[in-house]
Amino acid sequence: MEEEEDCPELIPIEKQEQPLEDGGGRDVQVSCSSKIPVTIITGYLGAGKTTLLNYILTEQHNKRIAVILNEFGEGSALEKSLAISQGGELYEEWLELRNGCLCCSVKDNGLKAIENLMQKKGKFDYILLETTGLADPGAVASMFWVDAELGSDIYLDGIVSVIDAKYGLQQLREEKTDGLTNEATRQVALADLIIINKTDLVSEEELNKIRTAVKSINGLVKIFETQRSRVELSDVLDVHAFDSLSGISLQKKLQHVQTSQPHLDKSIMTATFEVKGSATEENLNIFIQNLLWERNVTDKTGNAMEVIRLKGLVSIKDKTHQVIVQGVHELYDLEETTVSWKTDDERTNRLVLIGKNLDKEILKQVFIATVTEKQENSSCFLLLKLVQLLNSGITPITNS
Ligand SMILES: Nc1nc2c(ncn2[C@@H]2O[C@H](COP(=O)(O)OP(=O)(O)OP(=O)(O)O)[C@@H](O)[C@H]2O)c(=O)[nH]1
Ligand SMILES: [Zn+2]
Repeated sequence: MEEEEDCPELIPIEKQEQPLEDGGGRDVQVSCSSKIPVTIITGYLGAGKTTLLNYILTEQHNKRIAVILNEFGEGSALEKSLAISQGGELYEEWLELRNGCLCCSVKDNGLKAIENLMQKKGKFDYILLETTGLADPGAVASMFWVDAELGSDIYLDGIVSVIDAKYGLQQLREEKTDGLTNEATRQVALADLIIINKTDLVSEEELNKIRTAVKSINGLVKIFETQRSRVELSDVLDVHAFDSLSGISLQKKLQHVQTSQPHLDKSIMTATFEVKGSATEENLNIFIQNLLWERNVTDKTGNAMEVIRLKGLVSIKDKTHQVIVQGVHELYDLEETTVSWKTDDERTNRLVLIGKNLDKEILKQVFIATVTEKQENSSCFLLLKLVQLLNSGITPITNS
């Protein structure tokens, strides 16, 4: 049998090879109908991710759910277990990823594996992906996002982060020797939803502390408190955290976000600002790229601002509808929503940023300086003319 070097092969587990419940979906080829949502389930080691997965799978009966578990297998190779639930039945398959590292394995091969699986088994209604406790969900999220641009039939619905009520605070406080942000904090920063699990193990006071810490990192996130990860499925599935379907609710949500005080040392926090008026798309791109790519926006002490997550609603000149901005690490995109601006007066830009060294006043000033519509800058125009003249070989006459 020929194998493609870079594509993980799915190997069905013998004992699981019993016929699927009828319904005839098995041999259905992937059709190009609606896209399949992916929910990323992240959270520190032992927080209750698998418990959440199992809970969803047993609760859920009308969806065909594919589950991908990222776990470290024997040796350095990473193994991924994949189970499909149909009518409550669990099917498991293993896909082995050969090159060890989670991020690049997932990036290079994960999607291919999912697509292969869909071709074999027909389309799923939903994909749940549990990352390892030490993963940076941003890398996993990016993969679906990038692919969405390539027109894949999968889209990122949301990132759920499970936190251990008892050990969560300690995990958030853990200092890394290299001075980088610890994994637990990154997982909170990137989450759309947080589940503080194992509330049975803590007092109300302890619960308050972890809740406050979470909010100080991520002012946008919705928090649920659970035992055995039991949440309303409608709260965690089909939340549309990344697309314009969340446009209306996002507007309301953004309005209530406040700039937080960094809670745990000088760690990650949420900053938000609003600037009235419209932006030109080109300048908005420059602003975002300076922040995410060039990293040349600094705080008062000269430290570069580091943005992990970015969400916003902006008004772009010549666009009648509100535009949603989404960013995860270096990736970002702009998408027009179905909500239109009613009057010019109403036009405004509101951004929420989660990251390090953020200063909302500086961000706001930089935004005003680079993004908002300005009159034609006459000195710039003159300079440009001068350059053109010089380039064309004509020496301009000067007075001195
Ligand atoms: N007391 C208590 N224990 C829980 C609760 N939820 C899960 N557990 C237990 O916590 C342990 C870890 O749960 P998992 O769901 O495996 O956690 P996980 O995040 O998937 O763990 P890893 O994949 O190893 O990172 C298990 O022994 C669960 O039974 C809860 O609400 N209360
Ligand atoms: Zn697990």
